[in-house]
Amino acid sequence: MKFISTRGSAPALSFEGALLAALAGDGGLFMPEVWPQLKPDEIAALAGLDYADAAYRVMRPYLEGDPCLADLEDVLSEAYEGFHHPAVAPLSQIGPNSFVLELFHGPTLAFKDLAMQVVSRFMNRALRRRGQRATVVGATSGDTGAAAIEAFRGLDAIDVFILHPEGRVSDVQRRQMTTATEPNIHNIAVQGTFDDCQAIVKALFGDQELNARLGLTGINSINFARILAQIGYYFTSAVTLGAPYRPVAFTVPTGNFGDIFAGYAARAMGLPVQRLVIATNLNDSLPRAFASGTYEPHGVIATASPSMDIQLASNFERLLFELAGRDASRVRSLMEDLRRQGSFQLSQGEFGQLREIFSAHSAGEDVTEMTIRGVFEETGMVVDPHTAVGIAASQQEAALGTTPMVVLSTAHPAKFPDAVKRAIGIAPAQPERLTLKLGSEERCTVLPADFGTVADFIVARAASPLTGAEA
Ligand SMILES: Cc1ncc(COP(=O)(O)O)c(C=O)c1O
Ligand SMILES: N[C@@H](CCOP(=O)(O)O)C(=O)O
Repeated sequence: MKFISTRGSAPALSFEGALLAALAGDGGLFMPEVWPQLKPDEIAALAGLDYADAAYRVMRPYLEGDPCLADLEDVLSEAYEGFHHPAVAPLSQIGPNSFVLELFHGPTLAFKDLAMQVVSRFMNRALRRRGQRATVVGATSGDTGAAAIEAFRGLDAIDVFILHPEGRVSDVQRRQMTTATEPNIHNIAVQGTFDDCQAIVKALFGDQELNARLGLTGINSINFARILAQIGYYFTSAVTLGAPYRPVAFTVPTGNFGDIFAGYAARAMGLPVQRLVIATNLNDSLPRAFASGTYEPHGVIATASPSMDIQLASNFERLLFELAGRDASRVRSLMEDLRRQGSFQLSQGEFGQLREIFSAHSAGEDVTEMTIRGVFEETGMVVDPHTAVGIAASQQEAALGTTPMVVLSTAHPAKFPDAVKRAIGIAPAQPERLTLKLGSEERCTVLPADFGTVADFIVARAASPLTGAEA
């Protein structure tokens, strides 16, 4: 399997190459050259498997012929052995035909752990194989950073630089990142928004000299390996609810469009997904695009679901590639419109296809709070504000007959105690694994949202990417 760029002018790479490069050399995102197919009997056979075994069967076709394939089994069993639920990603029922997929049983209590624990292990092994060091740069609105720091802390061959928007993540999220004591971990609080952080990270990749000098790699969902490791739970949850013999719908709290794109990938691989519902908070560039066919991100609005305070949904580019029939020149032209005029217009055909598979709804702050309260009163379950945005969106979706609706629960409520307390009057219990991990002394450097300043900071602190032998 080769991985090709959505913008068409970077060379195709193997899985390992795309894993370490993260972003394609032409600024595009890597995509598998074809979607591997799982036949109905192969999907049915996932029922009852351990999560790691099911994920192995879903991921394996993407790694055929790649050196990472030999690592896959061990990587998955190690990645999920530390999860705090035997099912890894269990389903709970919250209403007739309405389910919540709990993706917060990993070490940092957010869905990012399901992929980050896998990606860090693949990267570490690939670098060892190649005798190289690397510098991870990542942008976070709170959860990716914590998951990456947890997954990479203490690794000898990898320096990690995480950019978060200053004052725009919850206290728990910030402390999860800034109280790490390992010398390979560096936190930067950027005086701006998540979109600023992500733009700086992409610009770092675009600087060829810096990229080569530091051996840059990325752990955001712009890295296809992140998406790949997020496809598994769509299959396991759907099979539990009757797939491949019964279709399933998913509602996905959405920011950077990575998680829901993994749902699209599952569908493209043969999973009967009847509908994918995009749920956003007030940062509603995607629901607006669904109404008008024009994608026009505005400035980021701070909300009680800060991890989704994102306007520029990077992975939407992957979907555009699909909607455009994999025509990279069309993607380049839409991305150029976005860069020049701050918006682009989908064609009739692209818009029609989009609406055939997806719908999109946004939830305001009051609705989010009322949803946390409503779910608590009706079921006794305490959900976090991101999950509440998802549940609210699923309630706006037209009835889908007998098709079960699965809402992805992307974070544990203990990460957002203030928002939860405002809604239900009590703070969520803090799991022991969180309490034990939060140190007291915080290490973080505040920098302006300026590419040059951030690049200089990273250059000054990153170790040379060359090996001892090469140096
Ligand atoms: C808790 C939580 N929910 C939802 C999202 C949205 O996921 P995505 O960016 O993959 O759309 C994020 C981060 O992006 C998150 O941290
Ligand atoms: N919500 C994310 C933002 C980055 O998303 P990613 O999935 O592209 O890494 C966060 O919490 O950091």
